[in-house]
Formats: sequence, structure tokens, C-alpha cells
Amino acid sequence: VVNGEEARPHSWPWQISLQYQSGSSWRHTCGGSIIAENWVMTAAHCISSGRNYRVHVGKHDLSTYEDGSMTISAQKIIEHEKWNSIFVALGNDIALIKLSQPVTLSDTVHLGCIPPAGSGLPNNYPCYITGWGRLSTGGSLPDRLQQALMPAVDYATCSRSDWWGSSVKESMVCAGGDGVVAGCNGDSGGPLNCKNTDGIWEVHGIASFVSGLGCNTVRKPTVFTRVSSFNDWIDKVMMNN
Ligand SMILES: CC(C)C[C@H](NC(=O)C(F)(F)F)C(=O)N[C@@H](C)C(=O)Nc1ccc(C(F)(F)F)cc1
Repeated sequence: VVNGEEARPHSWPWQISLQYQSGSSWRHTCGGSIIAENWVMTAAHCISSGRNYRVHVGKHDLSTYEDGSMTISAQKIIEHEKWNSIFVALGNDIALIKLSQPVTLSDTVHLGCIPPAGSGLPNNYPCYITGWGRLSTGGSLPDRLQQALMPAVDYATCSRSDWWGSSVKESMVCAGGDGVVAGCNGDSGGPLNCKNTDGIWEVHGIASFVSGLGCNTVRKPTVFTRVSSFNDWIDKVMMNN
């Protein structure tokens, strides 16, 4: 997250770190959200075939052991069948990871809420991006979870030619774009968190892409997979696997 701040520890208890085995150690590659005791939602572009993945839950500082955190291996990973890694602009950048064992819910490990199908966000609706992604374009990765207020940008604005144009679809959610705050590499797969009118936090987005010119490029908001476009797919996958 570029120009964010350190989150209060465990204040986003559905946020996970997706890690892959690199030699004898594990590396953070993406964020994700716990949506059921044995399911994590992330971005399809986070998944590379031939890699071994595990999920780290209940974490704040990735560099130390933290009581109550758990690492759980991925039992199976289902990418959206229409995801095409060559054309991220087509969307469907969503994957579900079935865990080899259920998480133990606690005050640092919670489920994130999926918004109602088709629910949209008005322009400028306040949301937060969270993640352990780069602190600047090409910059370093933080040890501790970052957050940033990133107002939603409606489709009418985000699809303007001087914004994302036709690269953004209605199955995506844009947020930010002020040239200051942004998601960045390593935040991929993580949540866009927005509090609904009942005061409940919902995961409205899955971090998908930012501008190749730089994470915090003005009029190039961070683009998220719009979770409320995939309620049926999510239900189907969890029922059938
Ligand atoms: C590998 C990417 C799919 C994911 C990577 N995503 C991220 O860094 C994150 F964290 F914002 F989600 C990214 O945006 N990287 C930059 C360097 C990128 O490739 N951006 C990008 C790719 C395609 C388009 C499009 F849609 F126009 F084709 C736009 C931007």
C-alpha cells in the first residue's frame, strides 16, 4: 500500500498472507480474505501452477511469530474458469483456496463478509485497502499490515478515456486514483473493505491491477475484482468442492 499507515493489529481479521515455498523458506506473494472456515478468496493472478501455497492467518507482523496465528496449507485452488492471465483487463481475476483444515476463529481470525449480489458503491464511498504490498512503486515490502482510505470510483468515472477507459469492466471496482494512495505489488488478492449502512464491514473488492506506469498514478485508480459480481460463482465453488 502506497502512502498508507500501519493498521491497528488484527483490526482486519479476515486478511491473510498467501505464501509460496521458495527453497526452504516461504515468501509472501499476495493478500486474501477468509470467507468461510476452510475457504480463502484471493486473485487468480496470484496463482502460478507448480507452486506450493500456504495461508497465514491471524497475522500483523510477518517477520515474527505471533500468538493465535496459524499457517494452513492449501488443499485445492480453484481459479475462475474465465480468468485469462494474458488479458487481466477481461476480469474474472478471482480464485478460491480450500484450506487443508478449517481456521480456528478467534478475536484475531474472523470471516470477511461478502456483499449482496450486484451491490455497487457510490462514487467517493469510503473504503479501505489493506495489505503487505510495496510501500511505493518498486519500493520495499513492509513487515506489518498497512491500510489506507481509498474512496470508491464509480464505473462512469473509472471508464473515462483519461482514466482506465475500456480496460475496466462493470465486474470490477475502482478505488483511489488521487496519485497519492494506492495498492501496489503484493497487495494483489487482498480486500477492499467498505462499511455498509448497518456498520458491517464487507469485502467489496479483490485487488487486481494498478498502472504499469506506477502504483499511485493519478487517474489510474487501483482496480479490484468486484466481489458482488461473483456471488453465484463463489457459492457454486464452495458447494461443489
Ligand atoms: C500482474 C498484474 C496482473 C497484477 C499486478 N497487481 C498489483 O500489483 C496489485 F497489487 F495492484 F493488484 C499489477 O497490476 N502489475 C502491473 C505492473 C500491471 O501489470 N498492470 C497492468 C496490467 C494490465 C493492465 C490492462 F488491464 F490495461 F491490460 C493494466 C495494468
